[in-house]
This record gives sequence, C-alpha cells and structure tokens, in this order.
Amino acid sequence: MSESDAPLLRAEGLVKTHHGEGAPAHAVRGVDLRVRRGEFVAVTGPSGAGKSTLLHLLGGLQRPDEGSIRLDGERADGWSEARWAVERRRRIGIVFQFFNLVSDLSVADNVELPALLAGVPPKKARVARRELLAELGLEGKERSMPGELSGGEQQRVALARALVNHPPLLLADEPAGSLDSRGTREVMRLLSRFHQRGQTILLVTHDARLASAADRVISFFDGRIADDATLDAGPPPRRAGASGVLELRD
Ligand SMILES: Nc1ncnc2c1ncn2[C@@H]1O[C@H](COP(=O)(O)OP(=O)(O)OP(=O)(O)O)[C@@H](O)[C@H]1O
Repeated sequence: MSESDAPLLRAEGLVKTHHGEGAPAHAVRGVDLRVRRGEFVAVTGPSGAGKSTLLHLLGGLQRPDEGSIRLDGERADGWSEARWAVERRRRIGIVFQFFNLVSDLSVADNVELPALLAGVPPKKARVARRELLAELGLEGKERSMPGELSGGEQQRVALARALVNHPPLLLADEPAGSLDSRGTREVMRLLSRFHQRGQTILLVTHDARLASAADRVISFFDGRIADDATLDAGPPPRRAGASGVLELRD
C-alpha cells in the first residue's frame, strides 16, 4: 500500500491504563481503528467508557501502554512531546469541552497563535484568522477577550483556532458538552459544514444527537469498540431513543 492509500489515521492494539489514587482504570483495552480521509466518525458511549482517553492517545496528549498509531501512514506513537506539539499545530486540530482558550489573549490572537507558532508569516496568519472568524460569524468579536463571549461563541473561536492551519484531521472531545441546546445545534451545523468540504473529523461524545451528524458511529464500551456502523448518506431517521442510545436504520 502506498502512503497516499493509507488511512489518514490508523491505530492498532491500543491499550491505556490510568494509575491514579484507587484501582487502575483500564480505559482503553485493545482498540483497532482506521479513519479514512474525509470521514466524519463519532465515537460514542457511556461516561467512563474510555472515549476521551482514546482521543487523547490519537492526538498524542497521552501515550499508549501498547499499540501503534499511524498518521498518514507514518508511525506516530514513538514521537516525542515536542514532535507531537509540532504535528498538532500542522496536522491535528483539537477542540475540547471547555474550549481551552488563552484567557488573556483576544479572540484574534487566540486564533492566530497556532499559525504564528507554526511559522506562518503574520500577514498570512491574519488573513486566515479573518476568513475563519467571518465564516464562523465572529467578525465583530476579534478584539473581545474569551471571558466576554458566550459558551457557543467561545467554542466557535476554539474551532477557528483548531482549523487555522488547515490540519487534515480534526479531533473534537465533547465539543458541545458545556453548551445549551442552541449551542449544540450550532456545533453540529459547523462540524457538518466543515465535513462537507472534506474535513476529516473524529468526534467523541456521549450525546447521540451530536453523534448523528457523523457518517460513521463507533460505540465504545468498557475500553473497546462494541459496534462500528457506517450510516446511510440519505436523510435521517437517526434519532436518540428514550434510552439516549442512537437508533440506527436497518
Ligand atoms: N488521568 C486519569 N487518571 C486516572 N484515571 C483516569 C484518568 N483519566 C481517565 N481515567 C479513568 O479512565 C476511565 C475512562 O475515562 P475517560 O475519561 O476516557 O472516559 P469517557 O468515556 O471519556 O468518559 P466521559 O464521557 O465521562 O468523559 C474512567 O474510569 C476514568 O475514571
């Protein structure tokens, strides 16, 4: 297989155990996963299933105890912290539940920062920032500080920051987890829009409604993939049942 045929992301035999105060938590117990370019994959499952740990492993924020990760065919699990930091700027955008914006930088500076750190000339970084913020409906907010924005607006800034360097892969960890239903709808709409333009997305969420924006839904349970379903491209009846579990068409 040539590099260009390789999945954008490939994980094999991933294992991660957390050693905290109490008993060890076997968060990820052997996961094989391939994500092709252009896919929108949701990983869903109950609290404590290991979803965030999986996303952290795939983004290099935590190290697996076992297994391999390949990005664009290139082995990544042996990368140093510094290398992961560089690659996260260029190749992997990440959005988190609590936005993780730099509170004492303006909206504009938050979005430009990853571009400048990646060596993009300031003028180009400014253009990229303006385009993205306009696209996300935040033109008037460039000089605002994050604390002056609503949760939904902060998440849009975080999305702009994650995408400013046009990374091939976007990882999203409960991006609507601290938003109201309007903010959740907005995040769904934006993720769908970027996906329609070719953005590869891996979304981790316990929210079946959010997961239904994806074209492939992986059910994660007790550190393992319990189900991996590619959804039809047609119009939904995809909806959350009373149990909160996604009901798929036959
Ligand atoms: N840093 C850590 N130290 C110790 N245990 C951890 C750590 N991070 C996660 N865990 C444990 O690992 C297991 C999986 O946690 P994880 O956050 O990956 O699950 P999750 O499916 O994302 O849950 P949620 O939907 O509630 O965020 C849980 O038992 C959790 O308590």
